[in-house]
Amino acid sequence: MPTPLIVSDVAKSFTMHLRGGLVLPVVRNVSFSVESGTCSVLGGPSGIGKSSILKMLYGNYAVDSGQILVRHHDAVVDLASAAPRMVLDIRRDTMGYVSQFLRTVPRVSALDVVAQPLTARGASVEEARAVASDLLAKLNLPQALWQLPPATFSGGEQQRVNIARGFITDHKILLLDEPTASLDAKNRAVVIELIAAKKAAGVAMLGIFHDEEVREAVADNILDVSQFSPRSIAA
Ligand SMILES: Nc1ncnc2c1ncn2[C@@H]1O[C@H](COP(=O)(O)OP(=O)(O)OP(=O)(O)O)[C@@H](O)[C@H]1O
Repeated sequence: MPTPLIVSDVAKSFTMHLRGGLVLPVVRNVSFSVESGTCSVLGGPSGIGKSSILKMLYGNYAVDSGQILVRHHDAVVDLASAAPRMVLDIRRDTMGYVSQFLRTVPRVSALDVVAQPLTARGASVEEARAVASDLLAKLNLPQALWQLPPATFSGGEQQRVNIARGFITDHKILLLDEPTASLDAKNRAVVIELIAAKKAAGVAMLGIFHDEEVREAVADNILDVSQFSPRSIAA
């Protein structure tokens, strides 16, 4: 099976416009690939650029240079230079992202927040809600909460809604930004199971996991982001 995600020589810096245009280089020469049925984990100290890499891969941060090659349907697309419409297409059909925090939408129930990625891909509302219910039950979200908008949920409850929303599709690439940060041991174990199921289904995953136990359980390989840091050469 062709490699679903190849990152080639990517560099990123932030320009601080309110600080006289000060340029902060974050990463450079970022090159790696993620194979189907595996989970790679971004490692390295705080502030080294792990989240920035995930955000670039999802198209939330622009890159300064380099390519992010995504296998999308039967083509290979460079997400780094793709038009916004193509980025949205890739997000709908190919690449999912579980962020650390849920962005809540007023008045939309937790069940529909989770079901939405499936309806966006053409599933009926009933069908999508049935799959969403299964996932929320698996993640032990009390059924009394399913019809409520998640804005007032606890951190761990919101994170479980976010995980269910990220895992509901059959996207071939999944980016995971600390999906277990606010979870208890029981629900961390559920997430480990969900990741194992995605591996079995051939999904290519890339994540950040600060919890050592979870990292040990899911990582097929660890990419040390320090090697991409301009600071490591200066040090
Ligand atoms: N939007 C932004 N604007 C300016 N600087 C940023 C921005 N996002 C990240 N940075 C800077 O880029 C560097 C890398 O941050 P990033 O969040 O990617 O690190 P990280 O390895 O994920 O850290 P942690 O493990 O603490 O979450 C930091 O110095 C951070 O201050």
